[in-house]
Amino acid sequence: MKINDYKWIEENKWLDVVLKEAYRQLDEKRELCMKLRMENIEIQRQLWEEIGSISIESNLDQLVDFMSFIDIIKRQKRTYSFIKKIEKKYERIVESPYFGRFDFIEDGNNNPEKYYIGIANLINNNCDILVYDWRAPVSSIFYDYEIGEGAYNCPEGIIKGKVILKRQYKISNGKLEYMFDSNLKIDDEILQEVLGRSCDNRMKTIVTSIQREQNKIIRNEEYKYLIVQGPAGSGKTSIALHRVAYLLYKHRNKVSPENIIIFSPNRIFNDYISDVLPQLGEDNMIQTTFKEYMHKALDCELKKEDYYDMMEYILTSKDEPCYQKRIQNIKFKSSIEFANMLKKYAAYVAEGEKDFNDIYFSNKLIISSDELKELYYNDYSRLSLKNRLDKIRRRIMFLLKPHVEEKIKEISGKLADDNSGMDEEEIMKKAKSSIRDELKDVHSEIDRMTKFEIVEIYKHFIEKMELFLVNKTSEKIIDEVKIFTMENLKAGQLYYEDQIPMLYLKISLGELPKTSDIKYVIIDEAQDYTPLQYEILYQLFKHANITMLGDLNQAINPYMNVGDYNNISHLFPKDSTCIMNLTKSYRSTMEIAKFTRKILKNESSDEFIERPGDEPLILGFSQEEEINKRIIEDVEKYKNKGYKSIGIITRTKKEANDVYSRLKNKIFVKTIIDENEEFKNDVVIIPSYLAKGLEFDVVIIYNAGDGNYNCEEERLLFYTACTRALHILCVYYLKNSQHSHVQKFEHHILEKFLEKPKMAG
Ligand SMILES: Nc1ncnc2c1ncn2[C@@H]1O[C@H](COP(=O)(O)OP(=O)(O)OP(=O)(O)O)[C@@H](O)[C@H]1O
Repeated sequence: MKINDYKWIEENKWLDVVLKEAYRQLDEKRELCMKLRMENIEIQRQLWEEIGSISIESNLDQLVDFMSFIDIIKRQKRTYSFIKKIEKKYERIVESPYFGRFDFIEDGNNNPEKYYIGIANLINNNCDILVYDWRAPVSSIFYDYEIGEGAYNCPEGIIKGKVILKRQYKISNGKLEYMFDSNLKIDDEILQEVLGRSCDNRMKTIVTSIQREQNKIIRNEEYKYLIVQGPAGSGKTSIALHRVAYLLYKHRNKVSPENIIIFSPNRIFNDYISDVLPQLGEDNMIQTTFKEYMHKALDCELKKEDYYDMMEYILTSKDEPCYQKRIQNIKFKSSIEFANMLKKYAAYVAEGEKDFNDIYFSNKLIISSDELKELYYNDYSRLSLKNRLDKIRRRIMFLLKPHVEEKIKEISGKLADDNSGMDEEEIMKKAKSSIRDELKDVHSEIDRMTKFEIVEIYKHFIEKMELFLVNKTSEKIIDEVKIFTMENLKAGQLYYEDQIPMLYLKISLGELPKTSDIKYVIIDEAQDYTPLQYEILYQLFKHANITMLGDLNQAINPYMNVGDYNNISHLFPKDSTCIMNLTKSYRSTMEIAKFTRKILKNESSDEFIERPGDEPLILGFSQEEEINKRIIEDVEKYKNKGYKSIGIITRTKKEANDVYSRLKNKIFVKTIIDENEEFKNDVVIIPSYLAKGLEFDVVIIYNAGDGNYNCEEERLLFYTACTRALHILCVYYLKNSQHSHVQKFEHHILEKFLEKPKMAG
């Protein structure tokens, strides 16, 4: 529908009204900030004049006065930062107060109501709502309905009615740039405009163009556990972050950012997504990675391998003598069979026989083995193993203490009677030292009975593994796994695949860390967690709502992943769990999307956004030097075309370092090879497994030649790397024969996965 001049004038008039109110409120906040600043300066001046400096010689009154000044300053600071945050929100509002409108006639009502939707509510002094926050219940209509019947859910129940107009706006710097009416869903113009842009450093909000299927997930509160499966670029991470913003808005009196935790693949990714919530006027939630959490919890002396070092090993060490043993170890430790064995073992340790002895001190019985058994098997039986043992230890110590004191008293009395010439202090020292050896023996017996040493427990499990076997088919490999694991543990090495079971044992037998403050857990890249990791997360966050978002086709680690969501369905009760599917990809152009779909083994019916672009460029080179030369030209070419981010994706970290050393003096380029590095999205060289979750305007796959991505296990890694591209995808490869032809190779790249998959090992 064409917007005529009258409508354009009307809309501009309304924008003026809204902006006037927004500026009034912004000025109010600015004045308040200024006032708070002045008050702060005044209080600091008073502090200086009335107290001046303070030192240890200052008297108590001075200290008390000083502390009350400090309290006032702290309070002022808190209020100031609160108001400053609101001021920032209004600054964003005056830039672009709303992006959408719909007119709605509620059933039983004759008059249509206009609803303008923006990033935040704007309410004037008469309590008229000029703009509705996109998260308000009624705003849902904007995302869910076209012209015609519509409804929304609110605390009063379902409100039904008719949508008679839907309009979208582009307002920048407070000016209406364009607007259009749409009978259709939010698609086409705004979406195309958003997706066609060049991407810079950080992820952006998608509030103006959230799609219906995405909105359903963002606002879902029906189910405690949500599993979201969606293809590459379908908006899973965006949804996760908008869901957090929604929850913070909806439950603002009960939920704050500290009550929400997001598990993401690495720190780079955390950095990459860290702008979205602030853009929406919210503070970031707790961001962590499973590894970070695990390494903190496993505070043992063993050298803990990093997840990405394991990935690098899997990809680069195929020729090493122990490679197959290690892979076998990873596969087995990530299997459901192994998880079941661990569960059986945990139950066995918790319920099994415990070897208790009588405790004597100075020939007196402190506590008998029967009494200890009574405590362990009856009185404390409901507690976890660690808590039971801790309590028993405390009980023995409590009973032992008066006996020790009495003995010391007895010996020191004797020493004093002996008239040895020693003073009281010396007598005491001597008395204590005379019982030291006996006490040491008692303590070591108490230690033996009550110690909770997770490494020892894990070793014990490995040594006895065969007793807990569920499936006899694993019998053959169990000895090899056992020897391999024990050798590494003895050498002080804790492989990543051993850390997860160790953490599981620690959590199920030990003390569960306090996580009751966490009300919502978000797990992004959910495909990369093993069933055992889900057991851990489930136990840790039993009271929380958990949203898991992933793509089974992007399992970058062929041996360590969820496999299928059925593998974890037993954890989550059916009636409180929902699996939701996203079916459309937004990131890449049609041509790139079509190409990447072909890499997958299974035909997919998922759709992609109709955004035309260049065909992916697949080029063979006979020497690596030529690839480097080509990349130097590409970087210049694509930068001149206005693309801001270029990702040169190598298969491994080793390759990334090699490429960097060849390019660093020729173009401005950075490497991201460590997950703790800051994400600067200009021209970067990055290993495939670290690029997951990220996106670039231009992706150059450094070398997809025969040596790289050449086995079935690397198909999904290759797919994940290629799907990082928004606008341009170049796949370069070293060709083995001079006669290779570009077209042939394109065929070959795809065929190598489709026709003759080679299985590693
Ligand atoms: N409704 C939308 N409107 C505009 N852009 C969108 C929308 N949904 C997704 N996008 C864009 O598509 C791209 C991919 O989104 P996102 O990274 O959230 O997808 P993903 O499913 O997590 O991807 P992957 O699994 O491949 O890492 C981003 O640039 C995002 O801004």
